[in-house]
Amino acid sequence: MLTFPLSGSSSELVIDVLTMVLTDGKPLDRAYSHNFSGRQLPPAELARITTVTGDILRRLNLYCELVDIQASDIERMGSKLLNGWHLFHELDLPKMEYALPVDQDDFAQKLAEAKTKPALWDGCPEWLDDIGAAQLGEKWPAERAALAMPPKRYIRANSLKASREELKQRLTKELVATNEVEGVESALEVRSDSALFKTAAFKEGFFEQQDAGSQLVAAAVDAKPGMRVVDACAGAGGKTLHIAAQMQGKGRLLAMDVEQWKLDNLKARARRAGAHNVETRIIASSKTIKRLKLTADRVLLDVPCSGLGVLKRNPDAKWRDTPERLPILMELQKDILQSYSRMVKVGGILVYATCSIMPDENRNQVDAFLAANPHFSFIDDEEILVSEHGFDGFYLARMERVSEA
Ligand SMILES: C[S@@+](CC[C@H](N)C(=O)[O-])C[C@H]1O[C@@H](n2cnc3c(N)ncnc32)[C@H](O)[C@@H]1O
Repeated sequence: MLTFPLSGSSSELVIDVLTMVLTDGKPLDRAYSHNFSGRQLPPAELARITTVTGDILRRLNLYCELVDIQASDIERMGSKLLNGWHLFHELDLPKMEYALPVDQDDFAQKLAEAKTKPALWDGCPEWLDDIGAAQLGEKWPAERAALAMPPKRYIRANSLKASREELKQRLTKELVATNEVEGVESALEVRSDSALFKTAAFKEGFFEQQDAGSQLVAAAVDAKPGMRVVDACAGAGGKTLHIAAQMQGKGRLLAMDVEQWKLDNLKARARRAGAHNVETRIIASSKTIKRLKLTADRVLLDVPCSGLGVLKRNPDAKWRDTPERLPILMELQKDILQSYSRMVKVGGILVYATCSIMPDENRNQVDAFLAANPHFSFIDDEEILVSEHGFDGFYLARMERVSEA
């Protein structure tokens, strides 16, 4: 965490970001860009601000409890929260202009009580704790604790431009310190607080920011040069670009989504990455899928999901989401699996993936699909748990189409 307190102005910036997220309901990344744009903050200070903001959001209920405020009062009471955060981390208090004090005896008593409540200690809302316990049983407490930890920064070497070793050397010259990630051959962990997106290596497409767990998902697609591959829920293309690199620019890679603006982002990223075999297509109706029936060697379905595996990176979702969303998402996942699997040709491979750690979105969906579709056979699956690797949590399953129907 921090070794010295935030400045008064940085503390106020944290409060502004938190207010946007918790009062106005804005996603964290948008609140950051809104509050940071036009300011010339040094990268190290920016990193300290995002470290504190992220940590507060990961354990918001705990910090609010310790200083006896409601999250909805953040605009008025944010200075008290910031003071409490510094006390919790045994730092001197920040020098804010108008700051509400924290009663230290009261704080100490609440801290002792909080230590006896593991879900509160891990910053877990009650609804999520109930789902996690029901879905993961005895594995849940370790996952819950891991989701309260700060995420690491990972990048993927773009093999269309450079090997991981070449990228590492290039970044060292740009004063970015990295380590190779064991078990994920394309991944580097970034160890310095560098402004990654300002490096020449980024501008020239040598790497993409991508969690190491996400890199494992795209690696499982195992696309080969010359294949026909469909990434049917491509979004802004995190995994598409990785697949393009596997294909060495040869063959046809179709990136699809229901949101055009995401595909537009993808196109710009593909240009930077030198991924020339990527074509984008909006899914306007079920006809878009039907036309591709039995054509693809690989189909990746990185379906919309609860995102409960990536909460350490997107902690704001914990305070915006509700348990009612889960069954709606599961229905959509089931429909996408059933309908989009038609694009896989005989002998081709379907990869189903989520950034969730909940079996109902993962293995249970796959089992139900296989029971209803005997023309697909199960190859293997992998549960990337947050507590095991320190990566974000993901799930992937691979299935082969063995006959037309
Ligand atoms: C988990 S995200 C994909 C992330 C992306 N693959 C990546 O690696 O960056 C799921 C995507 O599915 C898209 N989506 C939602 N409903 C869909 C549908 N019915 N068909 C296809 N894509 C859909 C969303 O717009 C979103 O971009």
